[in-house]
Order: sequence, then structure tokens, then C-alpha cells
Amino acid sequence: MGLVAFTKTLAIEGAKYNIRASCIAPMAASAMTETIMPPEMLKHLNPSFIAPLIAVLTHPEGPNASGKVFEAGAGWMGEIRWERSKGAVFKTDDTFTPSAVKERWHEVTSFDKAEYPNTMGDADMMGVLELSKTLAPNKQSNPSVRFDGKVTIVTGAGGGLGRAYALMFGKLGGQVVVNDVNEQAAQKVVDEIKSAGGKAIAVACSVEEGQKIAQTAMDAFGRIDVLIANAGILRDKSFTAMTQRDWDDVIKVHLKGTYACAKAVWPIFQKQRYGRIVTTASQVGIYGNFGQANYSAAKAAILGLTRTLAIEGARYNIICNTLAPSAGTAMTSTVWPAEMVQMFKPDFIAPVVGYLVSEDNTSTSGCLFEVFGGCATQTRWQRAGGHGFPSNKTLTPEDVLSQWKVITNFDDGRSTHPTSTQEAIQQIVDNFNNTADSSSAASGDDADPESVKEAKKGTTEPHKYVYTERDVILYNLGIGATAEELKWTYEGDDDFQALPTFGVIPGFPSGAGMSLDWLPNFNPAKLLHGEQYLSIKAPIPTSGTLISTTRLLEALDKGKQAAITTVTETKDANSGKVIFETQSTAIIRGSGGFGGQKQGKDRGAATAANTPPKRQPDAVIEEETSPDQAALYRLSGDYNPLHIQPEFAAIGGFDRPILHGLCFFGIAGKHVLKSFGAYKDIKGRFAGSVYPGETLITEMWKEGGKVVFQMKVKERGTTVLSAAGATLVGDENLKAKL
Ligand SMILES: CCCCCCC[C@@H](O)CC(=O)SCCNC(=O)CCNC(=O)[C@H](O)C(C)(C)COP(=O)(O)OP(=O)(O)OC[C@H]1O[C@@H](n2cnc3c(N)ncnc32)[C@H](O)[C@@H]1OP(=O)(O)O
Repeated sequence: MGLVAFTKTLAIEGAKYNIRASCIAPMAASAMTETIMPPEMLKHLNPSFIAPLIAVLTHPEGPNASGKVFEAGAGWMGEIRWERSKGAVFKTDDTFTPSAVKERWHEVTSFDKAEYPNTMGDADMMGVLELSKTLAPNKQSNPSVRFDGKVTIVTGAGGGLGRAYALMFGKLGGQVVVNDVNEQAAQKVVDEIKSAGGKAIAVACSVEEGQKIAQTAMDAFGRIDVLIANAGILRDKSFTAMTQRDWDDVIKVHLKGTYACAKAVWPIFQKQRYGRIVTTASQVGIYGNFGQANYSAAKAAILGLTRTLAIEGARYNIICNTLAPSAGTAMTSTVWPAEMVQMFKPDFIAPVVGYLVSEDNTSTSGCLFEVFGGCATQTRWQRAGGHGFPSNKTLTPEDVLSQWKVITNFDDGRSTHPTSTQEAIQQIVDNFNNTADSSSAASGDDADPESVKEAKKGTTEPHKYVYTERDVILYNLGIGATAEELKWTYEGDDDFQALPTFGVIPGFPSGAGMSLDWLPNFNPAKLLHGEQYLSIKAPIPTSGTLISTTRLLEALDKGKQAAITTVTETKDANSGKVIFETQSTAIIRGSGGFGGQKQGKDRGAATAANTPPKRQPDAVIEEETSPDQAALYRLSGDYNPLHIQPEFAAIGGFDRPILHGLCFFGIAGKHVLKSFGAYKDIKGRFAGSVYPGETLITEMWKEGGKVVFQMKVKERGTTVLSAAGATLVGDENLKAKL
């Protein structure tokens, strides 16, 4: 982690000399990984997948990715960047306390409105300070956050931030161990705490002497509950002028000092099954900064150290977080103008630290917070959806370049926020089975003509779907829910819910918006919905904002017609969680003959044959549609005139408008739900068309955990939905919501 900020600093300092520096987090089999990874993983992690990325990053004519960070392994690669919450701005006066922070913690940690700062300069610190002056006094939590009976070590507490922390703990009932290399300064702070009625002791030594500091605390107070690793020094110089000594001194005090103190208190925390640590990073350790290569490396390394401590400490109730404060102190006074030092009082950082190390914080651990002038924000990694190349083919720099836009795209709705190494590895592991054969449908098969290869390259722009309970009711009515079925038509009902096939709605405009102009003789009136698959991956919110993106999965040449399959992923805009995946096949009559493949790939449940067994159905539901069914259904987002305008329907070859395929798909889905309960995926083939007003009969067979079904039109005896199946839900949580 330390190398990330170090690289960013080199990128900043190197820019004017045309020196570029990028950072990669590779996962590849090596002498190093062999000691920690099982052989079955290692065999997929061929180092040859990393070299082409490096070739692109270092090529004189390659894209400029200086200061950027990439993760790569097993043929998958994607960029990562910092994402910062908007956070909370507090009034900077006496009411800014740990209690006030506790009161608004949800705001500090909410990423509803995130920013993506790339440099130190991106933070509008002065604006924040001005705002904080005008705010109403901060609300205090009840009971208030206190430290009675708790012993806190604060390193570097002779002045600046450390002093502000020490005074705060003393004021809030805690016993404080004031460490500083400067004995007089440490003693002065101890005296201040004592004269205000608090308890404190000084220990004058370097932070590298963690054992001595811990021992002093134990001797004086008999316990240690909190460590604030704050001590630090600056040896700022451009990288060109930086000496080995400048480097070593900074690494020693910051990184080794933090290690030494954490190491000393760790067994005590483990034994008592309680401990709180806040380590000190810096915005410099996140974004890099001119003249601070040593400091940025040390600070980012502290962040990595703290995340690991948070993981190892979790089962002992040891909570560890990192703070990146910007405050005017003796240290920053060497690089900040005096006026700024004065404005950013260390007192306005302390309340956030106070809350993080309090007993009240039971869940926030391993996190990073940027705090400045009354503003507290959280910062986390955001990772692009990236691109998975076939893991059984040789990867070339040209391959990497051809997908560069995808590898570096954070705005296509596929980005994630991995919070652990396990989560981060998952995407790489998922690519293990992405072989040239299996991936051909997703990322280009050699047999595809150029037009298809080109069309498969990108994803659509993310489509935003903002909806309320009204939209859910409108959809439910559109597929025949009635006023008696209050859970589907009345938002005040305790069990109000979207019918599960609602999952096809948010992403519909994204899929339907995909350009098919590259097909020969493309005519939208000749397009019919051929097949639909829906996977429901999380409980369906009854209102919210969802983001969908679509890509071309398969383009089949069926001679007279083209069969175009797209895949759409729909995520919750706030959590980034995938809620639905849909696969839709459109048949475009008259657009075949473009030279593509004839047969598609096996896509599991999405292409399952679902042949009905040779016995009477286990359940049958008959439902009459309304002559106005299509006029109602279209209001949920499919405005294709084929379903309402007679002239357009005539061009499509119909004597009157036909019903939307997804409308009778939804009606069948409702019948499955009523007969057998919730399901997690559903699929069907539109074998024939339905006219609004016709009566639909759904025949259903339960086959193990699956319901196989088909739908017929009663008046004509025609099968309109075939090869249809739904996989029933095992998960009780999901079931409860559906
Ligand atoms: C990108 C996604 C965006 C989606 C946007 C959707 C917008 C909506 O507004 C549009 C709609 O809702 S339209 C309404 C619903 N759909 C319908 O009414 C279509 C009904 N089906 C038909 O008319 C025919 O089955 C018909 C015409 C589909 C096929 O009939 P035939 O031409 O007679 O087919 P056939 O000769 O039996 O088979 C030829 C090859 O095609 C495959 N196939 C057949 N039906 C299919 C279907 N429904 N879906 C997918 N593939 C299908 C066959 O397997 C066959 O392949 P092969 O030759 O390799 O065996």
C-alpha cells in the first residue's frame, strides 16, 4: 500500500520531465505467492497475464496512466481509485465533541454522494471551514461519549494534534499517557490535564520504544485501552534532492514507531478482549504530494498496516482505524502559510478520533477517514468493473489496449468497492473459467464477423432508473394484479412488494437502447421479443435508484432472421449491489445473412430446454387479459408502437397491435409465484404472439427445485410461452421479501 502513494508522488514530481509512474497490484504465481496459495489457484495465475499490462503502461505511446493504480491477475484487469464520502461538516466550537460525531456518524460514512479526489488540491478545505462557522451548535448524543476508567496512550502528544487528543481524553474522564521525545513539552501537557482535574503521566522517548511507553502506562494505571499512534516528523525534499537519511528517518518514526507501539499494546488488548487503535496517515499518503516521497510512502504503509491489524484484531474486539488529518501543527507549519495553520486547529480533529476509539464504536474498523477543519469524511477504494480476457489464451499488449476504455471505466455501473483481499480476489478467481471457448459469447469469438466483434466491444452508457412505490403498483397492475391483492396494489399494505418479474423493468431501456443499426436491413417494426431470462440476486426494493448497463452477448445468424442476445446488469445506485441480471433475445426478421454463427452457447438456466413432463400439470391458472392490457403495460417503460399503433403493427406483419412479450411473461411469473412461491430466476421463450383481451392459461409442473411451465392462448389453443422454467428460492430472506 505504501507504494501506491509513493508512486503517486513520483508521478507528480516526474510530470515535467515526462517521467510516468503507475502502480500495479498483480496477482500471479511466484516464489512469493507459492508460500501462501494453494496449487489449484496458482495454476490459473500465470505471470504472463501481467506483462502485457506493464507493456501498455510503459510504452512511450501508451495511454497516460501516470499516478494511476491497477489490479490484475488471471487475465482480469481493472483500475482502482479513491472514493470519498461527502461526509459531515460540524460547527467548530465547544459543541464539536465525540458525542456530536456519534450523532452524525451515518453521514460521515455514507457514500450516497461521493467524490473522486485525485490530488491534495481537490479538497476544498477553506470552503468547509467557512461553512462550519455558520452552522448551528452540534447536537450531543445521550448518553454522551466518555472515557471514564479508560487508559489512552497518545504518541507525539507534546504539541499539535497529539496534545489536542490528550487534553480531550483528560477532559472526558480518561487517564492519559502523554508520550513525546521532548520531555518538557510532554510534562507541560500532563500538567495542563492535571490542573483541569484529569489524570495523566508523561513518558519522554522515541515512539520506536513502544515497549517502554506501554510499560509506563501499565505501571501507572494498570491497564491500556486505547492507542493513538500520532507521532511524526517531516523531512520534505523533492525526490531528486532526498537523501537516504531523509528517507530512513521518516520511515523510522512513522512506520516503525506505529508498529512498535501497536506491537507493545497488542497482547494486552488481546488478553482483555478490548482495544482501540487510531493510526495517523495523511492526505499525502492517499494522493501523493510534491516533495514528500518519504512521507507519502510511510503514511500509505501505515494505512495498510492498520487494515491488517483490524482484520487480525476483529475476534479480540480490537478496533483499528486510520485518520488522515489536515491540521495546523508544528509539523505542518514548515510547509503551510501561518494563516492556514491558525485556521485548521487540531482541536477540530480530536472529536472524530474520540468517537472512533470510544466504547460506542463497535463496528467501524479497518476504515480510513479524511478530517479537516470540522469536516469528517470516509475514503475507500473504488474498483472499475474491468475486463476479463480469456485465461487460456496468450495475452498481448494490443489485447490490453483494445479494452483500455473498459479497464479504466468507473462509470459503466460495474464498479465495486472491495473491502477485503478476499472480495478483491473474487473477480480474478471468477476469470479462472473464462476460457476462449466459454468467453466467446461474452467477449468476442473468432467465428464472429467484424460487425459482431465490433458490436460486442462496449457496454451501453449506464441507465439510471429512479422509481417510487407508484411505479411498482403500475407494473403490478400492468401484469394483472387486482385491487383485492393489496400486497401488490396498495403501498400501505404491511407486505407491499413488487412482483418478481419487475426485475425486467429497470434495465429495459438500457437493453432496448442498444444500437442494432449494424444489422443488414434492420427495421425496428420487424423486431420481436424472442426469449427472456431474469435472475433476481437480492430482495427487490419497492422504491429507489437502480443503474443498468447492457452488453451484446450473442448475435446469431438464423438465415432469414437475426437472434440478438444482450445481457443487462442492474445495480442499486447506493450500495452498488447487483439486484438483477437479465438476458434478452430479440428476433429481427429479415436481418439474417450477416455471416455470423448459427448456434448459440449453453447459457445454463437462460437457455434450459425446460421440457414439460408427460403428466398432467401440477397447477393451472387461467387469466383473462384486458383489451387495454398493452395500453396499461407500456406505461412501465416499453413504448414500442407495435403494442399500441395499428399502422406500426401492420408494418410488423400483424393485423392489430400485439401484447408485450414481457407482459405475458410477467403474468406467467405471477402464476408461478401464486402456485409455488418465490423464485430466484425465471426464463421463457416467446413461441407465439398474444392479442390484448385474450385468455391465458399457464400450466405448471414442479420438478424438484424448479417449476417448468408453458402458456397457451385459450381462444386459439396456441402456445405462446415455451421452454419456460423458474428456480425456486431456498433463501428465506429473499423469500420473505418476494
Ligand atoms: C435486445 C432485447 C430487446 C428486446 C426488446 C423487445 C421489445 C418488445 O416491445 C417486443 C415485443 O414484446 S414482441 C412481443 C412478444 N414476442 C412475440 O410475440 C414473438 C412470438 N414468437 C414468434 O412470432 C416466433 O416464434 C418467431 C418469429 C420468434 C420465430 O418463429 P420462426 O421464424 O417460425 O422460427 P423457427 O423457424 O421455428 O426457428 C428459426 C430459428 O430461430 C430459433 N427461434 C425460434 N423462436 C425463437 C424465439 N422465440 N427466441 C429465440 N430463438 C427462436 C429456432 O430455435 C430456430 O433456430 P435453429 O434454426 O438454429 O433451430
